[in-house]
Amino acid sequence: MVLPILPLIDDLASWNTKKEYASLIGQVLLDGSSLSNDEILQFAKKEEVPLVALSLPSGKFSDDDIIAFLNNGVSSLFVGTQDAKIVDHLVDQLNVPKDRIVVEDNNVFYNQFIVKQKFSQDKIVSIKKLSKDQLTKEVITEVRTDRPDGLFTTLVVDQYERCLGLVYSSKESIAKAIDLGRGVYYSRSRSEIWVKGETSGNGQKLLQISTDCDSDALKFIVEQENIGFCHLETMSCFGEFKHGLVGLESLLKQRLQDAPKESYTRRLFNDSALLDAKIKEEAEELTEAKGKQEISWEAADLFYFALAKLVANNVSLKDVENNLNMKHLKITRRKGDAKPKFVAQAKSEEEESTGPIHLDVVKASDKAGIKRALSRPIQKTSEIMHLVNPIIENVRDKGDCALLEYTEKFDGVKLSTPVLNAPFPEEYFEGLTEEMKDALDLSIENVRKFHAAQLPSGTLEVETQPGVLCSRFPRPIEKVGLYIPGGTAVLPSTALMLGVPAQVAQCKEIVFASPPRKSDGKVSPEVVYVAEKVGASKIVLAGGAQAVAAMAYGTETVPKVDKILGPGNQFVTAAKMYVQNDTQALCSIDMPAGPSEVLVIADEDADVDFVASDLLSQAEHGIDSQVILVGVKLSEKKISEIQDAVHHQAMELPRVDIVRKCIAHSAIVLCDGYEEALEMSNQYAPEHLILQIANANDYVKLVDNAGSVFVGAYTPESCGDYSSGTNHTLPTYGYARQYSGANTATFQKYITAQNITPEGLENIGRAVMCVAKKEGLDGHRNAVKIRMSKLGLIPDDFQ
Ligand SMILES: NC(=O)c1ccc[n+]([C@@H]2O[C@H](COP(=O)([O-])OP(=O)(O)OC[C@H]3O[C@@H](n4cnc5c(N)ncnc54)[C@H](O)[C@@H]3O)[C@@H](O)[C@H]2O)c1
Ligand SMILES: N[C@H](CO)Cc1c[nH]c[nH+]1
Ligand SMILES: [Zn+2]
Repeated sequence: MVLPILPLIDDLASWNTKKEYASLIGQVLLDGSSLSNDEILQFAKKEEVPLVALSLPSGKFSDDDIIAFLNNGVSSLFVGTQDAKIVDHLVDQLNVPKDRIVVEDNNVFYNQFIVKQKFSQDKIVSIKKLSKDQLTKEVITEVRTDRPDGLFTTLVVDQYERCLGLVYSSKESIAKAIDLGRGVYYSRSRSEIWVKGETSGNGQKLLQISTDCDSDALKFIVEQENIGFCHLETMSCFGEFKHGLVGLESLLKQRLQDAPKESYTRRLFNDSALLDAKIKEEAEELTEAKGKQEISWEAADLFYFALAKLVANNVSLKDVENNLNMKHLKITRRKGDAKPKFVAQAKSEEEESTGPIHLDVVKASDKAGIKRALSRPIQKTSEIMHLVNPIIENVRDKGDCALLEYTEKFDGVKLSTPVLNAPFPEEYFEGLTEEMKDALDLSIENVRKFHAAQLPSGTLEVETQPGVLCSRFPRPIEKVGLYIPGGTAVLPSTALMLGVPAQVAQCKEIVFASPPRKSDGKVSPEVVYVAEKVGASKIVLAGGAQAVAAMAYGTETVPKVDKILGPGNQFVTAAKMYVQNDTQALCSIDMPAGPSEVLVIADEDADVDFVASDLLSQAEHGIDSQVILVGVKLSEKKISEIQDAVHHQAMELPRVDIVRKCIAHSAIVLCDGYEEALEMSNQYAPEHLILQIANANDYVKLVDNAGSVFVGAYTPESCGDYSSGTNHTLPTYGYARQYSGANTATFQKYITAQNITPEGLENIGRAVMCVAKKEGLDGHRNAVKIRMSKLGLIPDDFQ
């Protein structure tokens, strides 16, 4: 930025009448000898001028005054050469950086703070004298062109310095732009001055004009109005600014206008207490986050809610940037210690991470307490959508290239191809033990037996009326994409839970997708072993939303599938939701399968160690998991024994930190009878229900909502996770009310058929015609009438 002229503010009244155009220069020099301390401070804080310099008359201001000016937005101090001692004092005593001091030498001011390093005295013009004409003259004198048409290349950017487009200016258009304070250029196609927005309505408020380093291009900083800058009705000539913080800010501003009443964003805008609570929650989660992915994730959440607060209060990101700039200019800063209450909190959190692992206890009669205890930790799918959408769109549009880029970004692995084709190379099985093969084989066989038994025995046929034969028969879904999670834990068990039923259902193509390992870019040999066993054609070496998008839309190497199945983290779930709703993808999904959960019903005779181990087996899945113990007539002693067992077993687990966080939002619910306990469970609709009660089998008939049930003391949930034969891909978050877990039918669709004889047509034809007539669909009616007439089943004049 090279600045042609520096307005000297020696009179605030003149500034107020001229600031519309005087501020276009983007810098001012406050005259320290004419202005009072208050006037200087008010100006620097409130007027939105990027560079505010101050001339220091000798002896007028104390050291404290000078520090206050520099801390409140004054960017540089102009001092005369005769005041060399002042320079030393400022640098040595007040710690003012040298590059913020502008020194005069023979009528030229030198400094490195502004880009132009020399600034001649005659370019400093009193605001009282500065006219629009003079300003125009200065800009035109400063800018150069080597174009034959004499026009000046002009870059147009918005207030966040994002490029809107490239245009041209003439001397006249510059004069008009300064005169109107609007974006005005020269149209080469129409050979005339072009007041932007005059016909389109997409005008611009002009905020600042500057030139580049060698003065052969202008930059106009503008505030773009309405749709955008480009004649194609996009924000810029290079497309929309969808992403980043500024993109999110515009989206939230839009939502403030049009978000539906029942939407989450509207709730946030209307409920400031909720918004503040979310900001605190996200700030806390950011403090706990570890590693690049988690920290960026939590920081993104915090930015989102902070932006929502800005938008709700009509504060712009630009205001925040201005504030940051001002703070950056401060020469004395706060010591930076945290407030005492946060220091205390941090300590007690440390104590919490080593203290007893304890479940809250709540009585069934305490309705409010039960509501609290049984509500799952919040899922953030809607918030994740804005992170996931660009990933999906990029993979859809750019295929393998985008897929490989995301794998490098999120999984830290640079691959040359995203797909491993069957037969899978030997080296991918390295490290697989015989014991592991046997374990996987046993599990695969049990899952196969149970899922093969689910195949329908043949075509279902029903003669609804004599001569009307209806039938229904299954067909496999041709191509299925199976997502095998691999972020925090490798799950070959999920590979077999999805792969085996797909094979049993005879899907024609089975494609696996799983994130590659950071260490060598491969997937675990156990997953490859299962892929081979179930006849998968490919393994897509990718995870997250990008893997889902690749399978939904297809890429150069990944085949497009008809259905995507499998659990995953929130990115995976959000991406599955997206592609399911996109008719262009033509892809269905299995179910919303989120963080694992279990509800155990136990009575006084239950083994406390068994109960505790079942709760912990699901608690170790993730910090979002939830485990609930519903106790039937439990004594105080029994409750305390269970709490002890939970604590002691948990402390021995390698994932104790995860368990501790899960238990913090889990609970023991106390009921007075078995029926009441089952009612409680049906209301919660758990992914897994374990019955550790006397005569457990007798109570299965009372189960209305659950993903999978584990009956009796010797049926731990882990057996269902791996080897018993039932499927472990199950609905969570209460979706067991309406969804089944994965099963053979999940990989099939049903087709119905009917075969009608003349006798059948006689039996139902009149009914069809009657209802079609009522619906005003005469074509439907005719299709029956023509046939019945030819068969002589209705008179020729039948109406
Ligand atoms: N309900 C069920 O049936 C069931 C079964 C097994 C597992 N699960 C659940 O599945 C989940 C598995 O999650 P996971 O994380 O371990 O593995 P994952 O494979 O689902 O996710 C890992 C991928 O997430 C993506 N990712 C990570 N950070 C990202 C970011 N900041 N932006 C965009 N993408 C990012 C990366 O691409 C990475 O490959 C767990 O919550 C587990 O409880 C559920
Ligand atoms: N319990 C999980 C489903 O909620 C599945 C699983 C895989 N490995 C271990 N457990
Ligand atoms: Zn499990």
